[in-house]
Amino acid sequence: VDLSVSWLGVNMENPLYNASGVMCRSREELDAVAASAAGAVVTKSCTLSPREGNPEPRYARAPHGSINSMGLPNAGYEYYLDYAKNYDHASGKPLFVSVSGMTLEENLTMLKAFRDADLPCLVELNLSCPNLPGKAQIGYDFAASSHVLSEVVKVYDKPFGVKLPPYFDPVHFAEMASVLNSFPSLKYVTCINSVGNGLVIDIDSESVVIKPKAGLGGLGGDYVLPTALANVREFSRLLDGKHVIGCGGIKSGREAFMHILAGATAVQVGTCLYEEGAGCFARIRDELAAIMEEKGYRTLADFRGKLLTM
Ligand SMILES: C=Cc1c(C(=O)O)[nH]c(=O)[nH]c1=O
Repeated sequence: VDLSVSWLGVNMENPLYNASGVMCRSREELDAVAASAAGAVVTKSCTLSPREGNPEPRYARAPHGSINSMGLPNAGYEYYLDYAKNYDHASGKPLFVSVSGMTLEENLTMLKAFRDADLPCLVELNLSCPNLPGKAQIGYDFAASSHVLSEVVKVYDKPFGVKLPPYFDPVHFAEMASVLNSFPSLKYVTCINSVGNGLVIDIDSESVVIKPKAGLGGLGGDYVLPTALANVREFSRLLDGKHVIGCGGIKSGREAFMHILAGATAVQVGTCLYEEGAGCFARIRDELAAIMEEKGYRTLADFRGKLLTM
C-alpha cells in the first residue's frame, strides 16, 4: 500500500504528523518528531515574545484523553524562524510553523518575518487557542475571523492554513466556511483544536486536575473524536478547493482511517503522541497500512472523503 500524500507542494511519505503544541516547543522535540516515522513536523504555536505559559500542573491525562491549559508557552517566533531557516527541507518532511499571536499586530509582524524569510515551510495560523485567560477564541467570532484573515492576506501572500476550534452547529459550520471560502490563498484548515474549557474532576482528591482557570482546559483524545470527525467531514464538504487536516482522537490506524474517510488530506496526533512518544507514528502508520491492505485499498485517495451516509 502507498501511504504517501502530496498537497500544497509538499510531499509526505505518510499522512501522520504531530498536532501543534505536542512535542514541538524545543528544537530537540522538533528534531525527535522529524527523526520519527512522522510524515511532517509542525511547531508549537508561537508569539512575538517568549512565554512561560500558565502555572503548572497545566496538562493532565484523563480517563478518555487529556486536558490542557498550557497558556501558549513557547520560545518566541524568532526561535522557530531560526529553526525553519536551519531545517533540512530536503529531508522530504515538510515543516509547518504554527503562529498564534496575542494580537492581530503580533500576528502580522510574525507573518511578515516568515514571508520575508522566504522559506518552503507552510504557516498554520491558530485561530483557536482556548487557554488564554480573558481572551476569546477568534474562530468563534466570525466577524473577527474575517477581519483577521483580511489583514493577514494583505501582508502574507503565500498559501497558508488556519487551525480551527471545534464547531457544534450546522449554522456555524456554514458561517465559518463562508468566511474561509472568501480567501483563495487560505489553502487548508486543521480541524480541530482541543474542545475548549472542559473540566476533569478527580473524585479521590475531590479536586480539579490542572491549576489554571480553576481547572478548565482544552480536551483531547477519545473525548473529541466524534466532534473532530464531524468538523473534518463538514469542512471537507463546505470548503471549495481547500484541504482539511484532521486532528482529534487519533490513537491508532482506525481513527486515522476514519479521519481520511471523512475527507482529511493528512492527520495530526496530539494526546496519543504526548502519552506514547514519537514511536506512535510508526505504529499508527503500520496499523493504517494493515487496514488498507485488509480492505483492498492501495492509496489514501482510494477512500479519502468516501464516507458513506445512509
Ligand atoms: C496555542 C495555544 C493552545 C494551547 C495552549 O498553549 O494552552 N492548548 C491547546 O489545546 N490549543 C492551543 O491552541
